Amino acid sequence: MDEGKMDENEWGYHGEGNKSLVVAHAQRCVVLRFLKFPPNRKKTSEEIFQHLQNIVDFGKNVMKEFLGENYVHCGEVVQLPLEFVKQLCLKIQCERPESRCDKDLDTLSGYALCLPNLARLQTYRFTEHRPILCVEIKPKCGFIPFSSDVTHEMKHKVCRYCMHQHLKVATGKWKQISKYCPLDLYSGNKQRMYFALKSLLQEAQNNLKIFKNGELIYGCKDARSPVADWSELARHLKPFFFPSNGLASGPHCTRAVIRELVRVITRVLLSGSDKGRAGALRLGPGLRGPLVCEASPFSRSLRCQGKNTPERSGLPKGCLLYKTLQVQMLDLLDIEGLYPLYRRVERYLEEFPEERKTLQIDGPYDEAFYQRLLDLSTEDDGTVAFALTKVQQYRVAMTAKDCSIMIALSPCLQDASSDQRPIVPSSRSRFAFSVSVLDLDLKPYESIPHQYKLDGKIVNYYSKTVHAKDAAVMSTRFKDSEDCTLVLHKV
Ligand SMILES: O=P(O)(O)O[C@@H]1[C@@H](OP(=O)(O)O)[C@H](OP(=O)(O)O)[C@H](O)[C@H](OP(=O)(O)O)[C@H]1OP(=O)(O)O
Ligand SMILES: Nc1ncnc2c1ncn2[C@@H]1O[C@H](COP(=O)(O)OP(=O)(O)OP(=O)(O)O)[C@@H](O)[C@H]1O
Repeated sequence: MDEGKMDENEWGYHGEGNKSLVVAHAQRCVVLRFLKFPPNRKKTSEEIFQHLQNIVDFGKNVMKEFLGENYVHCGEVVQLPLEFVKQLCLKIQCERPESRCDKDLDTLSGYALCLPNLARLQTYRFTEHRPILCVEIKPKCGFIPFSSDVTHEMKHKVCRYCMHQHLKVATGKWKQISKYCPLDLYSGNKQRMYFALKSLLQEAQNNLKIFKNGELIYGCKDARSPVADWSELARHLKPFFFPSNGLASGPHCTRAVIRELVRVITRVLLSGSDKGRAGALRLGPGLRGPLVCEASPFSRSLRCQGKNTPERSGLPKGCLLYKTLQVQMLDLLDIEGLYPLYRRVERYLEEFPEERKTLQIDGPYDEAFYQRLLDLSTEDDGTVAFALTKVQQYRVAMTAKDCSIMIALSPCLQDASSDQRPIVPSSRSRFAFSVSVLDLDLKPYESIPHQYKLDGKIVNYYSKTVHAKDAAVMSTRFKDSEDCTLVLHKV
């Protein structure tokens, strides 16, 4: 990229989260990722450069090690002309969802990250103008805490995502409770994964987006977004899954297309060819909470029928979901066990503020930082060193609980030889695919007190409000007989 010759007209709004905004190049397969800040909290250019460089270093030295070379794209920090950034900011403003406009794009530093556009990632060695379908999933935390420091009994039964849903709906963030449960997606059991993916398609919230040729065709901006339209989605997807087939439109076609999509995504999620330095984290089978969340509609519906939920079939060790889950499980103590250790580090820093650098609280995220993360002991010897290791592991775990997985699918000819590209078949077509992970920014040390408070709020709200009304919720949730018939689908 020639940073000297930047033209805002070549870039378009692509998407944003809470902390960054992404624009994509119209022709080339790259994006620029800018930081966002609340209007009154501007940072210096030097701070922003350091923040972005930390993101790159953390990706290279930590996440690539844990998740594998092929899944992680670190990008590089680029310096852009300020006039270009200002014009770009003006150009895209009208496309930003209102709910995200509480923060402004950083137009003062001129720094951004330049990354491959994972929504258009070429699965072919040579750039070909083939259509690309991309599914982005933010799977969230896939396990129930196993720490003995957990005081709320409910946290041993119901996963954080399912509990949090109720608070989110109560506060108006989303309109309705999703049937998605991360434990189903991470189960490795095809039926449970199928149910999880279909639930994401029903209620995407910020956990699912679908792009066609880099354009968002399915997703939800906020609680005001219109209800998901599966027939419209099927219209987009039909040429991918039924290329030469005269499948008539209508509900039958919609169901067939959605089924194919979910099957292909399940297969891709279970695939794993990445070698990397996998297995750096060996969290033994003792470190596991329950494998089923009591609030998952899938397991509840089976229980209603007097059947047992199929547990984890076990995710294949090379797949990204398995590796992500391992990193999430670096949260060995749960926020309840971690918070007193955070306080210990805080007290130390109050006394010796100059030590913040030595403790690598704000980086550098180098090899030494990575090596310390591998110490999985939970025996507290009362030292600051122990507390610090657990705090850093917690931050890394929280990062893995909030990252997204991008799956890019590109149709290939029936007779094309695979020449090293991974291929996933569907009933009527075949796809070359790539899997990547994004949003791997290390969670800040300062967010720990917020996590502690939020955790209490989520559990208390769920326990008081929802669990008390459990019977009523059960009866409304399962009026829809689809939950039960789903189990009968062959996947
Ligand atoms: O706390 P959670 O689980 O609600 O996660 C936050 C996300 O909310 P979600 O529940 O996924 O809708 C939240 O996503 P949204 O802004 O709601 O799309 C952010 O990802 C936030 O991370 P950060 O503070 O921007 O680094 C996330 O905060 P962290 O907890 O990861 O710091
Ligand atoms: N390299 C990329 N290629 C294509 N799209 C991307 C890329 N990076 C980010 N995006 C898109 O931009 C959106 C916002 O990016 P990202 O999730 O990194 O933002 P964030 O503000 O850090 O998120 P969060 O709200 O979780 O803190 C993503 O959901 C994704 O759709």
